[in-house]
Amino acid sequence: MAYQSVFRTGLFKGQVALVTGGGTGIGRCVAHELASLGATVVVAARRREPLEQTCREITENGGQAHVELVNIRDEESVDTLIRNVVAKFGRLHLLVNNAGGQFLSPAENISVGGFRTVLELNAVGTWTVCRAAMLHWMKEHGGIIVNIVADYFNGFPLMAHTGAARAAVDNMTKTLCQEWGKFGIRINSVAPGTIISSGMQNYPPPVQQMITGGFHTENPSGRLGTEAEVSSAVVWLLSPGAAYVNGACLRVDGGSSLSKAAMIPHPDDIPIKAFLGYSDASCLGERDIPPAFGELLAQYAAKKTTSKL
Ligand SMILES: CCCCCCCCCCC/C=C/C(=O)SCCNC(=O)CCNC(=O)[C@H](O)C(C)(C)COP(=O)(O)OP(=O)(O)OC[C@H]1O[C@@H](n2cnc3c(N)ncnc32)[C@H](O)[C@@H]1OP(=O)(O)O
Ligand SMILES: NC(=O)C1=CN([C@@H]2O[C@H](COP(=O)(O)OP(=O)(O)OC[C@H]3O[C@@H](n4cnc5c(N)ncnc54)[C@H](OP(=O)(O)O)[C@@H]3O)[C@@H](O)[C@H]2O)C=CC1
Repeated sequence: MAYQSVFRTGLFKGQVALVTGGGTGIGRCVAHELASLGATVVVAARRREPLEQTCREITENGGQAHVELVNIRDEESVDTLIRNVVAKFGRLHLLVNNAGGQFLSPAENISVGGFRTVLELNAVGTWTVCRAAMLHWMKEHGGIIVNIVADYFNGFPLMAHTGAARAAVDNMTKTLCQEWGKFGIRINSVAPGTIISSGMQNYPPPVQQMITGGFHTENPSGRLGTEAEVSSAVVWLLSPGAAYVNGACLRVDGGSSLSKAAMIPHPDDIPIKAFLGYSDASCLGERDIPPAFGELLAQYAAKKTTSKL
């Protein structure tokens, strides 16, 4: 009798996956992973150009990808997105709610409007997409959802709004797991720590310097995370191998959520080897990652590691 691993070529063949924010960063990497495992991927966000570029990359790799425009803060736009996906592809098996973000600010400087904006984008936006996917497809046919949150555990200094929003999404995920299991919907969240991604472009250069500087030494893994490390967690949660994982929040943060205080300093070697996803290291920093972070990735790719794995 031959045992067959769940991780095989064509794992998601015939399945349709929707990735919000799929044109850039973590979403782009998730889209690549799913397409290379056989899914037909729909990438959706506000800006057409990054979505089309990701689509071209996937198609050139032999995968199938399509672009849809959406603003997840607009209920009608989300409704149209889900209806379009179902009309074009006749199904929607997998949903990754990755679109989101915030701005950096001490809590005392966040206006009510600013707080509301971040809650509406991340919490209400994610809910709007979940709800539309459930109503227009998953209630009748089931489906699998992964929501991207953040390391909000123990609070989120300088990001009070997003900490609140991501906690809301995690809690909503746990509720939907219990309410929507009867529809055959499985739903989990992934909480990335600080990840080298296009998202870092949103922070001013001095903040980028702080993050690329000593910041990572406070992480038990001694470094920042990569897009591919978040994507692989998302893909696992979407896979049949995670069929009994429901309502969970998977932390992909190198252990940072366990302590926000300085940890034991690390030697020059990186103790835990990075997974970079793309086989050609030259494509890591080329597109949308700020140069200082690209350099850090190149170091991760080249650096000696004490890990045997
Ligand atoms: C000191 C070093 C500390 C280091 C700590 C580093 C920690 C790193 C951890 C990283 C973890 C997370 C990473 C990521 O998420 S990666 C990033 C992903 N992408 C983004 O975050 C970008 C997303 N941002 C946006 O899309 C927009 O900025 C946003 C939606 C948030 C707002 O856009 P919008 O166009 O709607 O905004 P408006 O201009 O209409 O403003 C609405 C209200 O919000 C207030 N606002 C907006 N920007 C700011 C700002 N930069 N500072 C303060 N307030 C802001 C604005 O004033 C409006 O409020 P009012 O209605 O009161 O006027
Ligand atoms: N990088 C990190 O360290 C961490 C990231 N995260 C979260 O992971 C997710 C991906 O971030 P990352 O890849 O790093 O950064 P990006 O900024 O590259 O990704 C954010 C994506 O969301 C899309 N988006 C933003 N607002 C909307 C909207 N209103 N409607 C539709 N799409 C929208 C953007 O596309 P467009 O502008 O074209 O609409 C973009 O593709 C985000 O939710 C982020 O907050 C969480 C923890 C850590």
